[in-house]
Amino acid sequence: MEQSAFILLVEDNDEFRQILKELLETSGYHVTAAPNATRAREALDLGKFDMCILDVRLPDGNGIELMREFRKGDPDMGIIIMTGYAEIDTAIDAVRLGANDFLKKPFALDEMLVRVTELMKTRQLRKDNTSLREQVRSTENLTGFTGQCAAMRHLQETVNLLGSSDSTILISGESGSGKEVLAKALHRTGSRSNKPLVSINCGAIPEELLESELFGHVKGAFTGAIKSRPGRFELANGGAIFLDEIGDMSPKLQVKLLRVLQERSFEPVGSQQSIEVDVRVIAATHRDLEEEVAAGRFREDLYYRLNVIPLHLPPLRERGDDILLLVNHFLNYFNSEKGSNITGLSNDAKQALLSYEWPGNVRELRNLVERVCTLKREGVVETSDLPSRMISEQARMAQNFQIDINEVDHIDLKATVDEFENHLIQSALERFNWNKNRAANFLSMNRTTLVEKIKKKGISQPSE
Ligand SMILES: Nc1ncnc2c1ncn2[C@@H]1O[C@H](COP(=O)(O)OP(=O)(O)OP(=O)(O)O)[C@@H](O)[C@H]1O
Repeated sequence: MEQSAFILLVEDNDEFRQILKELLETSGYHVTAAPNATRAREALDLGKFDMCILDVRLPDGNGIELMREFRKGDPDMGIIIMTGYAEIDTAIDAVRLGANDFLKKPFALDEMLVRVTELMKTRQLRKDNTSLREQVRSTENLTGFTGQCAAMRHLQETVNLLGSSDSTILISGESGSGKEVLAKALHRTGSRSNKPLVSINCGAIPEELLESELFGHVKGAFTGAIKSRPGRFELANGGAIFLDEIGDMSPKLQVKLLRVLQERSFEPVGSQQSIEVDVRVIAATHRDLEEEVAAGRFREDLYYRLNVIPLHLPPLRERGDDILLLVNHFLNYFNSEKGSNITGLSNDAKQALLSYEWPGNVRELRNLVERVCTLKREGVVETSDLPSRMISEQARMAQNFQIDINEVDHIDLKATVDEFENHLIQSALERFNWNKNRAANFLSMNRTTLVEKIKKKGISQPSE
């Protein structure tokens, strides 16, 4: 089976899209998922796909139309159409118009895997692995590794240098700094890229459950274990496993993991029988593992086994202008996803973002851009569009409009007064915990006028 194949999955239902994506990825396919026609076109502009699995009803278009468009651009791409139960005629039409196969919803997940595998086999898709790697890199821009500062360039070079190496990697970096993105980049350039990268967050799962998630269990191993189930290590066999938040792993599981690293074998929960696996380990942590070792919370032998090649992701606040680069990257992405038209940032907003601490790192920045695209929809991002925690003391002073009349050539009175008004409304809302009645009282206006202004100005409550 050709498992290094690239699949574009177009489905608007978030939950269903995620389930299908995970299923295909666990089976070794590289999947780019798009919630609508616009994102699907964007993905196709960035790279070539072996196959497209396409829902007929999309929020911004029709899957059949999209299929015809894709076919024109790439006659070799395999296409499977997903249709609703009542749309059998549509499915037949789709095949007549060029789809290779169709799936009638609801369908069993196994059924989809069988169809995908069969289609891959019959079409003998994806012959040239070299060009394939290049395509991964170009599609990577959708979710990928954006950064130009010295530290990020150095990391990118290291990833390239590591090339097809199989070594164990330990990634450190604060939460949200991109450890998983880096792990995926390492996997894609590694020699196992045609096999799955299975991820698990060791900090998010209670110990007993984590043991069974990692190593699997046999039937009857514990209450509720009604049948045997393989663990992530077994699923990752031949490929790699990404162990996120490894510093949170309990001492008991640290011992079991050490054994996998040393002997490449383990026993599923409730079993005496060892299973041998060949899995590359990429681990990550936001903790200082040396400190954890010194404090006796992390095994020293395991630390040395993991720390074969240490890679560190600097926090976002130390990446200088990369902050603005990432803003642009996410603006492109979310403008296209949400149909908004945010064109950039005012100088003050740029300054505010450059001097902000970013405790949530790239994830926090991504969330901010998503929120602005959702709520503001168009125009330039001003400081009044930013959550108050992001506005530095300096920007706050500027916002207080302490303008030195002798220092400026001219003043755009309307724009300045508008900004002052934005600032006063936002501050009043914050002071009264977004209680509009009290804020309106304070500003000596009626509530309806305040609500209208909030809407018109696109002022929004920051999410914590
Ligand atoms: N260099 C980058 N370029 C583009 N997007 C990035 C980059 N780094 C991180 N992101 C995005 O930021 C978000 C957080 O990244 P990721 O999950 O990799 O962080 P993490 O360090 O693994 O976080 P945690 O420790 O909380 O698991 C993701 O949406 C990811 O796509």
